[in-house]
Amino acid sequence: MKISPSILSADFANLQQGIELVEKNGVDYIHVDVMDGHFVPNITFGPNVLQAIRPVTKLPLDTHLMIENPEDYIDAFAEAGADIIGVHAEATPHIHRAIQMIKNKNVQAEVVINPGTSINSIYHILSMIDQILVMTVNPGFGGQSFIEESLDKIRQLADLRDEKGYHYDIEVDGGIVPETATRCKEAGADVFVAGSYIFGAEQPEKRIQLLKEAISE
Ligand SMILES: O=C(CO)[C@@H](O)[C@H](O)COP(=O)(O)O
Repeated sequence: MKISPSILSADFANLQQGIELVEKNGVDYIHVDVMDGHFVPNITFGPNVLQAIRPVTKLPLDTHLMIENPEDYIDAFAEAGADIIGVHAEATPHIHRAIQMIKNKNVQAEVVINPGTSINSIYHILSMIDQILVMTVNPGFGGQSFIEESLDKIRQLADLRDEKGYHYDIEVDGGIVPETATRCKEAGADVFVAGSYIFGAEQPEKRIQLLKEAISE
């Protein structure tokens, strides 16, 4: 079980401080939400920001591209230091090629699906991927409520993994707090992204501890 705090909810003027705090408290990844103002109605970080935070942490940078034409930026994010790159199935007609491009850069390949997207659309790439991100809110903003219907998709993906012997981790993102994390874990999730729950708190270290307890029970 892994925790991946989303720096979307960190203090952008003190990103280094936020990252060091969560690293010190035993999280597993740093989740970087890249938004382009087209695929989602919000704009955040480009490869330059990723490159700037790369030396600040030893943790893998779990990079979630919420951008149109992700193929145009995969190399830039890989060269900036991303360890995992996630591309949305909805963002490109060539998701198979995008996954190949990520793997060719020796970066872990992730496919991401929105709450309204069925797993049928990614069925034929499941054998290739290292991680699948099941969005449990509509992407674009932190602080939204968990969408219950996502649990079915997590169960289906966990069953398929067992049945076919696939190796992917199942990551969940959006509205993750101890209670939703426990239910996602029971459904088969392995990696838990949390933004506002961790960085929106006065004592993020306590929140990390509570999340850890919720997913280890
Ligand atoms: O990708 C996204 C939003 O598009 C997420 O990573 C959010 O940052 C999660 O925020 P919380 O729901 O945990 O506040």
